[in-house]
Amino acid sequence: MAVVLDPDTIDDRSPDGWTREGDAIEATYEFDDYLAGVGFASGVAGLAQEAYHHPTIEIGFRSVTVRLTTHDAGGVTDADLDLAARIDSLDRD
Ligand SMILES: C[C@H](O)[C@H](O)[C@H]1CNC2=NC(N)=NC(=O)C2=N1
Repeated sequence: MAVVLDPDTIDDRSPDGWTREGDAIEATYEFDDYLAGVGFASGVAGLAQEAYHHPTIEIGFRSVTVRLTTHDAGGVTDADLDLAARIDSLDRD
């Protein structure tokens, strides 16, 4: 079973722009237009399926919010932090 990390570890290891929200970490990315956000969300989904670790993805008019938690463990684990780093490295242009 994955280990739920303590708040300080989560805060230290979360990529810039990601914040702890309850039992999850979350980031919102801004885009110039809706379809750019949809394309980014699609990239997130691809990384998620590759990792077999799945975030909640909210697609807005010109923003995408990604929320990660490990359901099986009931909190934020290494899997969330690892995937957040990969998501943050996606090209957003
Ligand atoms: C059986 C279990 O649901 C799977 O191993 C994966 C699927 N994707 C997942 N995604 C997330 N966010 N948390 C999980 O615990 C998780 N478990």
